[in-house]
Amino acid sequence: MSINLQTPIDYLKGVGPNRADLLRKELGIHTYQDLLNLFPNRYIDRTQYYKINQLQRNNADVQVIGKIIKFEEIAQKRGKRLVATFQDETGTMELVWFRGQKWIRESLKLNTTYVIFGKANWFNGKFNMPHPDIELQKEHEQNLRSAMQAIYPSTEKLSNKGITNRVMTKIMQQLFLESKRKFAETLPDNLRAELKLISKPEAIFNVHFPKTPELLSKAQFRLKFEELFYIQLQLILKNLIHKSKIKGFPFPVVGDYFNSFFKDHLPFELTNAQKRVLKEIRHDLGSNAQMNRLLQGDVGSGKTIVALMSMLIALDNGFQACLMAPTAILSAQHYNGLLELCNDLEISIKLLTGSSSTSERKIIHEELENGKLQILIGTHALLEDKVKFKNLGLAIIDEQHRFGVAQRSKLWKKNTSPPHILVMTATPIPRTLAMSVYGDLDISIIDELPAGRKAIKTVHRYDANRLKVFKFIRDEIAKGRQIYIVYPLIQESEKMDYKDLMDGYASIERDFPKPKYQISIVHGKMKPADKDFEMQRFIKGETQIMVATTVIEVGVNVPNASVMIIESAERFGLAQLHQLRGRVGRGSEQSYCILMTGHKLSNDSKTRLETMTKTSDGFEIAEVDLRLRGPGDIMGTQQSGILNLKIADIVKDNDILQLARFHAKQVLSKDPSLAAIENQVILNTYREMSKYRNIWNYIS
Ligand SMILES: Nc1ncnc2c1ncn2[C@@H]1O[C@H](COP(=O)(O)OP(=O)(O)OP(=O)(O)O)[C@@H](O)[C@H]1O
Repeated sequence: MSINLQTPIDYLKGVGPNRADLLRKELGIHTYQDLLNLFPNRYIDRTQYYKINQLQRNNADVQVIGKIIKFEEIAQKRGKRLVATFQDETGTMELVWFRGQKWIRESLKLNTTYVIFGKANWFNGKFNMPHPDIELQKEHEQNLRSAMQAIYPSTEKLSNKGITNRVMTKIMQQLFLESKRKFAETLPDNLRAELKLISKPEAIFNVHFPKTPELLSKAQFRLKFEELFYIQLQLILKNLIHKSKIKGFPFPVVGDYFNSFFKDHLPFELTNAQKRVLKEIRHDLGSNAQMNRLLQGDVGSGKTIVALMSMLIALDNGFQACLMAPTAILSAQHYNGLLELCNDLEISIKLLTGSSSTSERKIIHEELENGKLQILIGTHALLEDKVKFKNLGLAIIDEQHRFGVAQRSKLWKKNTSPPHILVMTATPIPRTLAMSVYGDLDISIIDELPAGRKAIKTVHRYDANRLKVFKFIRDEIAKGRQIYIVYPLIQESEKMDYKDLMDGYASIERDFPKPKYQISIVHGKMKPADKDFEMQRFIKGETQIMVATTVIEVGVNVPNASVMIIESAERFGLAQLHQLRGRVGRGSEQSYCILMTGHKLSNDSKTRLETMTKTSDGFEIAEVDLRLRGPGDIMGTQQSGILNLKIADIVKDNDILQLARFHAKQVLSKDPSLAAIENQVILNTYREMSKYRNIWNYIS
């Protein structure tokens, strides 16, 4: 019989109340299961020993054989520290304890051979090792089960609180002893046989106590596969359940609005990618299921027209549609853009933002409820309770990152049945991450830019070359082009940044004097109406230079703007730089992006700048970004749960992820309710995991 892995950690012999508390608080380990899932973050060879004269500063994971020749208690600010002089035939070093001195002093003997293990620090002209793992040499040799010793995360940090790596290893050994290694299998035999995966008990043992490097890598592979398999299974199941349970409004008709727009109003030929995506959307809208689709398209790839044409299908079927954007500027831009595109189509479109007046709101509320208003565009003001639709059929969300899952579901409740949802994002999400985080959404990708676009020339220039850059700006303005100059405005240092922006603005005004040059400025501290006014002046071409903060980051569309200057470019993340660059190159003219920095640059900044000058492929940039920052940062806190992966690594284990997704899909396509005998293992494991929410508690 297998043991109950939900037993609280306090019951494990050798843990005790203090350690149990530490394990809970510091490592989130509450149960035997949690402990088993504390996977080592590295392994070291415990048959290799250093001599004291071979030590290097800050040598982590060193082992030395020697004897304690002296103990000393040294008074310090608070209490005392115990220092032992440790000697081998090549020299001496110190072992230091800041707590537990009495017990340590009593349990260690002078002139007896020990093996010490830990991190060697260089301090006051000597090497020392604080809170070492220490064993009698004889015991060490007996205990040595394999050359590879697991090193657990955080034990270095916790060693002064009594949880050294040795303690952790002992606790783990005890767990294996008590459980007699009888862990239930969690993957079906047929899948294991097909993929040559070792059994669960073998995998779990070898990941903690690897017998050979080969077994270790087999164990890691099996456990990573399992972790990713169940996450994918969960996401795909959610999607299947969603599709079968939640009925969407079928939009069977493609009628006059769509057709007359397509025939008479389309200002350009759609790209093949736009056509393909529209087909996917039309297919969803025509089926009985509720659409839940993510539309990914690189900056400037033409998502807006796809959004509009999808809304026209809703209108053709007698439903209302809405489009929600993250900022007032963007909402206004969408609004003006759609008004222009729908020019004489006789569609009623209105804009609702935080700054809409009470009287405007009143009309909007009324017309929404009586169905007169067909398309509503706006910011999160759309989510207010007072905003009630007569029959909302399609909700489009631009830039999902800024809204998050909770808001997505709020839109759902705007109708008796949930409307179809289309989430648009211009921030390319690496495929791996999209698959893991948005597995519950179907994904469409516009992976082609409209014809005739010229690649944006991107260069990196040091501040010292500013005069040359200004000359370049003058030349471009003389050709009739417009320029963006963007300053960072990052929360923590807002005051400083604001000053930089204003100083920058003043110096640009000096170099580009009126009346020859007209300059707009837009930043977050301005009133929405003022921002809008300045934006409009730039859009209309009344000003040639737009000095701004990142408020213009997403979506702003001024095709005549051909130069993007980014000040202090080293302070921006890659995704942001890519977004900002996407504000130019939207027309047919050659466009440029100039990244300005000082000379002092960190390695990460250099990589970011090099990536930007080398490529304009949003997906490639996103992959580099993912490597530099890790997934949590990229997705923001809402989705950071993906970091809860216990053993797999979303970046490095991409191949295993693909494999896991393929098999999860295959299992569910043959047996969606997991009723087959061979899938009972999956069903039970899945239920067990959902019950204790241990690997996917990140899913909302
Ligand atoms: N098929 C096409 N042919 C030519 N121009 C197009 C095509 N599709 C879109 N455009 C134009 O390309 C520009 C960018 O389109 P749009 O604003 O929809 O991009 P986007 O995908 O929303 O990008 P971003 O996320 O950067 O705003 C617009 O000026 C639009 O009119």
